[in-house]
Amino acid sequence: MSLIEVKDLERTFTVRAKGPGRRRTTREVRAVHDLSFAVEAGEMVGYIGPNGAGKSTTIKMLTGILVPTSGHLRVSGLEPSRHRTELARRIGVVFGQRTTLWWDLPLRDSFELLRKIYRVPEDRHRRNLGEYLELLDLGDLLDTPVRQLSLGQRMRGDIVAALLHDPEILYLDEPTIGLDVVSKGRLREFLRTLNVERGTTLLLTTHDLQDIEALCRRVIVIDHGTAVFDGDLAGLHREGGSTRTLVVDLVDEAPPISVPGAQVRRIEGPRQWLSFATDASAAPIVAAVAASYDVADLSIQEPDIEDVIRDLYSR
Ligand SMILES: Nc1ncnc2c1ncn2[C@@H]1O[C@H](COP(=O)(O)OP(=O)(O)OP(=O)(O)O)[C@@H](O)[C@H]1O
Repeated sequence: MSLIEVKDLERTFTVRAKGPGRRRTTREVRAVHDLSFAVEAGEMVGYIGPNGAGKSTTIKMLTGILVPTSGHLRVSGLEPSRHRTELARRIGVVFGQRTTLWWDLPLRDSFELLRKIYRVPEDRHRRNLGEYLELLDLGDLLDTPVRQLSLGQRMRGDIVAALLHDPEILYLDEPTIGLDVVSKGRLREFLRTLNVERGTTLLLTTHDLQDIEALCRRVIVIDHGTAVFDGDLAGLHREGGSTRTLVVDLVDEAPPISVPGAQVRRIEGPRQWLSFATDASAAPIVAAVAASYDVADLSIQEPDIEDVIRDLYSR
């Protein structure tokens, strides 16, 4: 049994629309369609897709907020919409765009309320709180009301709140949205530690592909409600036909470089751009170029994941 099992999942919404004249009609929106995937305990999975692809609808079904129209769905062996309370003890949810903390209360009181709601024994609560406050550098802010926290501080507070009851799974919806580069880095580091040290399973939706590159070994790409890719980042690059680039600065301008395994894509004065397969080694290509040409400098550009994803979305 997988920790998360999704099979042939469907969710449609009936939307009222104005018909011709004053007539009211209805229209079916298929938010999630024929969706299947499984997530094992301890995985860190990026769940990505363009706006309106069905990501939030999926997360809402996984947390039990929304009932699927049809299909099979189990989280931690439970049917989410039927066992919402029981499931709530095993999952944590963090939304980048809204807080689950009490706006006017100091962080300390929010955490205490959550302890009572989830019935976490006091010693476990104290241990978890101490550890997370230190890891997320929040100790000095415990008595600050949430409304006075910066976005980055509030986000870290939300993450602590989602973890105090030791969930097996943490769903994160755009966790780094609006954060500066340092805060993003710190948050990613924390999530990696959480996954490695506690084995917490992470399912992350984000439009920031650097989150994915920094955190996720596996990516599920969803479009029009269905998975169009499920695999690792290297596979995603292969699927998108992406290439790596060797940038060669020659001492003098020259005709296009000719070496096995690489093709010249662009020439500007003495600089030439050669592309080669993502899964090929750069070493023999670099050696062949250096052996036959007068080279001033060399560098390698990795494929841009944004290009790969854009290509997948537009198919
Ligand atoms: N309650 C609802 N009633 C009607 N249609 C809905 C409802 N919720 C979502 N939809 C529709 O379902 C589709 C999927 O929406 P969803 O919010 O799951 O996408 P998303 O991938 O999370 O998008 P975004 O990246 O913009 O958050 C969209 O066409 C949306 O308009």
